[in-house]
Amino acid sequence: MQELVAMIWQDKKDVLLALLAGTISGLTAVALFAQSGLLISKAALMPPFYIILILTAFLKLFGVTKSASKYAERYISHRVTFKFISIVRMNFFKKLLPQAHVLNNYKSGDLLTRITGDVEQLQNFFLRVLYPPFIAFFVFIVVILFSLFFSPWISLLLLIGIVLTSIVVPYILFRRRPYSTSTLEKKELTILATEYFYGYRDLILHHQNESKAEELSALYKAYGNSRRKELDQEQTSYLWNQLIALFTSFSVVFVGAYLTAVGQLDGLYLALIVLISLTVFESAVPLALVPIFARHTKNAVDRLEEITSKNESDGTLHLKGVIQNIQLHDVSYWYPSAARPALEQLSLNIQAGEKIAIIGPSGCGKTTLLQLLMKEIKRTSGEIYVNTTDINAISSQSMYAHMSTMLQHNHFFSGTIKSNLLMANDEASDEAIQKVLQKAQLNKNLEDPVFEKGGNLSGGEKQRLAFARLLLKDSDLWIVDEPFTSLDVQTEKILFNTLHEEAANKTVVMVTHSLADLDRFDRICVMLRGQIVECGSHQQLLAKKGLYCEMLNQ
Ligand SMILES: Nc1ncnc2c1ncn2[C@@H]1O[C@H](COP(=O)(O)OP(=O)(O)OP(=O)(O)O)[C@@H](O)[C@H]1O
Repeated sequence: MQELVAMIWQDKKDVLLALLAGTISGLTAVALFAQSGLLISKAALMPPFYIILILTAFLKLFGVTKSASKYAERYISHRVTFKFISIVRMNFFKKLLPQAHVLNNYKSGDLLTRITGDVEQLQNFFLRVLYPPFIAFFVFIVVILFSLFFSPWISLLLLIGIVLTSIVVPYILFRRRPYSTSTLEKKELTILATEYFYGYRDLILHHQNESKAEELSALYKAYGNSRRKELDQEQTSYLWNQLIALFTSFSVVFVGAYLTAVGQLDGLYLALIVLISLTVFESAVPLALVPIFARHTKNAVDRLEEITSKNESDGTLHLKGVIQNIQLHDVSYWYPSAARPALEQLSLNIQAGEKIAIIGPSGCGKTTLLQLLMKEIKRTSGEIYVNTTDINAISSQSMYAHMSTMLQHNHFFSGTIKSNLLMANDEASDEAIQKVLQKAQLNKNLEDPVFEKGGNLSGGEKQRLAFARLLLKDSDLWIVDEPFTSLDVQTEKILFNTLHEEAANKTVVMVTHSLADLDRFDRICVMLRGQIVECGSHQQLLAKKGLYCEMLNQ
């Protein structure tokens, strides 16, 4: 919450202006009605015409000031809110991006609710949590001091009414009625709805769509009920506020009339005082919802912090020159909440220009090893050096600038073939792009459309587009994870050839399940249960007659 206040305070000029405009608007609303009361009372006494004229002029003045200050208040306070929400978004995404891999641990529906709904929820923080109490406080102080001129009893009555409407009602209601669980239900609903739509085809194929739809509809009903309860609570709070305001005004009339009767108050001011008490509580109305919005804000902040608190600080050093070597010593990695390590005391030395193949049974930790090299995850223990510098001290951006990657699942954005390739090198000419498309055996035009996630491309086309992207980036370190698994044998062979030709001067670390042509690699590392159990050239491993031979013979 303190962080949010600091973000709002970055725009302090507008914040102070909004508070000033809000206070003027609240006070002139009270003054407008008070002046009307005075005018009515004075007019009944038939004063000279110029008195009526002056009072009417003041009435006009208050009316115009009220409208102008109200407009200014709305305009400036919304401007503060929009700036604030853009700062919140920027900060949130800044914290989120360096740990994009952590997002895999969240369900996509939940993530969507947090990124959109929770961030949006924070827009109420200034308008409905911070701002109304300040305005109400200033208006109440002035009105109570002003009413002291007429009678301390009237001031006391107003003070009691204000304390009841602004503190007792909202906070007693807030404490007595626990909040319903609509936020949690909304989260569950979004998760289930997203999964339902993503997995609709599989649900139909497995005859599960009806039961899932029923589950969805039950959750929807529960969410609707909770929201209804929350709205009821808001309305009850409003109602109590209005009742107390009316009761206070009624008491003011009663006490005012009594004081007038006993000669302690000039009857001329009775209407003025009653109208003041009727209007001053307008500033108390938004206070009824302050605890509710404060609670929503806190929930949203907690949920956003849950993601961003996992953020680990990135290194700051920049890699100079090419990557000469990468050394891993006794590196272990545990995924959060995993029962066993994905990598266990693994050591490997990668020299510039080497071509290394990583093979091993599914789940033995090959992809995890690549993720460590890409700085997508941080080792749990052990040491990793890049050119003698600890990888943790090097900035991720600097590491990415030195590597071209082709992973098992590559993302493509909605756009064109060209726009998806320019991501790798935004200065590439059309000729260069056409060349890499040819090398990748992808028969597509530059302006051919690509749907989100490459929805209009076959599995093999996606792999070839990813390969073209790798070739276009052309960095010194290539990290490749099972590159051509979706292609026919013929094309796979051609593309492996191209890869070896193009990577002649590069360092290549490739995970592969294909055991053909492994003799083209300088070294083959065989992994088993998170460890490298054999590592050497094809000939060396054949001579060893170990696991590698077993795998080849299977
Ligand atoms: N996000 C994750 N959270 C928890 N455990 C994970 C996560 N990702 C992978 N694992 C586990 O870590 C181990 C190593 O996974 P990894 O993906 O590195 O294996 P792999 O050798 O690349 O497998 P494959 O050949 O099937 O792609 C596996 O047991 C896997 O279940």
